[in-house]
Amino acid sequence: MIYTITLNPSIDYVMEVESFQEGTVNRASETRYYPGGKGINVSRVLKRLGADTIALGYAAGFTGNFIKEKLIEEQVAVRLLEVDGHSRINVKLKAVKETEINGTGPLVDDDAVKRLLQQLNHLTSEDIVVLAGSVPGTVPSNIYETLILKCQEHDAKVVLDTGGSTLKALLSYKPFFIKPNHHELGDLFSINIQSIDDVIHYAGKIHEQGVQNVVVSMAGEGAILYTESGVYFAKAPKGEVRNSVGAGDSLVAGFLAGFVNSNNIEEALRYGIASGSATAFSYDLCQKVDVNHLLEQVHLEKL
Ligand SMILES: Nc1ncnc2c1ncn2[C@@H]1O[C@H](COP(=O)(O)OP(=O)(O)OP(=O)(O)O)[C@@H](O)[C@H]1O
Ligand SMILES: O=P(O)(O)OC[C@@]1(O)O[C@H](CO)[C@@H](O)[C@@H]1O
Repeated sequence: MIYTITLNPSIDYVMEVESFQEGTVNRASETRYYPGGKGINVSRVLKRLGADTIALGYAAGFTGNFIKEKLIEEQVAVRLLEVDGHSRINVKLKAVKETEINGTGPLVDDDAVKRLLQQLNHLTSEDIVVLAGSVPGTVPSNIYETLILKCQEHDAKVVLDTGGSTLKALLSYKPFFIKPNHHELGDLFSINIQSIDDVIHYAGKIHEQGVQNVVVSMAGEGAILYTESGVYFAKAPKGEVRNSVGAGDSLVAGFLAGFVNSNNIEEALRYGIASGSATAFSYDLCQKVDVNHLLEQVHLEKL
């Protein structure tokens, strides 16, 4: 089973505005709503790709109900715990440039953390747990450490998709798989990534610290995988980009679905890239048919 944990799920409210102007009334030409948050996106894509997944985390209020209802409609197994307040609404403004305003979230107290830990009591070494997204300010700041230790107590594999100081502090726990983008990789070392050689060099440093699979995504350029059997470059297919929100989460989901199906890390990377790009070319997250279609256009190069 692949569990995802989203501490701060959202409704992603996409607003398309022909030409956005600050300080005045803008009218949207189109609006769309989706259940969001990084782990939720990973579960939605896993389900579409036919992998077994359960979405864990917190939901609150009418926005939380919307998130749960949409997941149930899509037949994603959902075990979000109820907390007080309201799940956040994240605004994704699409004008000439894309701007995101992510909301705050509900209060998650120590009791809510205990309840989440209890849900992990039955993990086994067959399970994978994806910890994805930012840690909201209301949550104890060591929650990812606590969750990772719980997973490791049960020998479950840990996947981390978060950035900044949170990711940096967690590398010493040697997760099975991380997926920073090239900016996040640079942030980890307080440098600016300028080239593929830089990506390989710094991904290598993380791998040396014991992270088994380091995938560094580079949007339309594809991704680098640094793993035990070597370093791979996967070029992303070309297409018309409709939405980049969730492309990284789709890469994570595709990678895991590919890994679970084939137990082959190269296949996992190809499937991940096809999934990321299929989402970038869709309004919502990718569908399996589009992923399979793009798969033949993803070529790996061993460097
Ligand atoms: N413009 C694009 N053209 C083709 N594929 C893309 C494009 N943008 C993203 N992708 C696909 O999605 C993958 C992940 O993209 P990206 O590096 O932007 O992740 P991210 O920064 O984590 O994304 P996000 O935070 O928006 O979900 C890429 O490796 C690629 O396969
Ligand atoms: O605020 P966080 O947790 O860092 O990111 C949340 C978010 O931007 O990430 C997803 C895309 O990756 C969206 O569905 C969601 O709105």
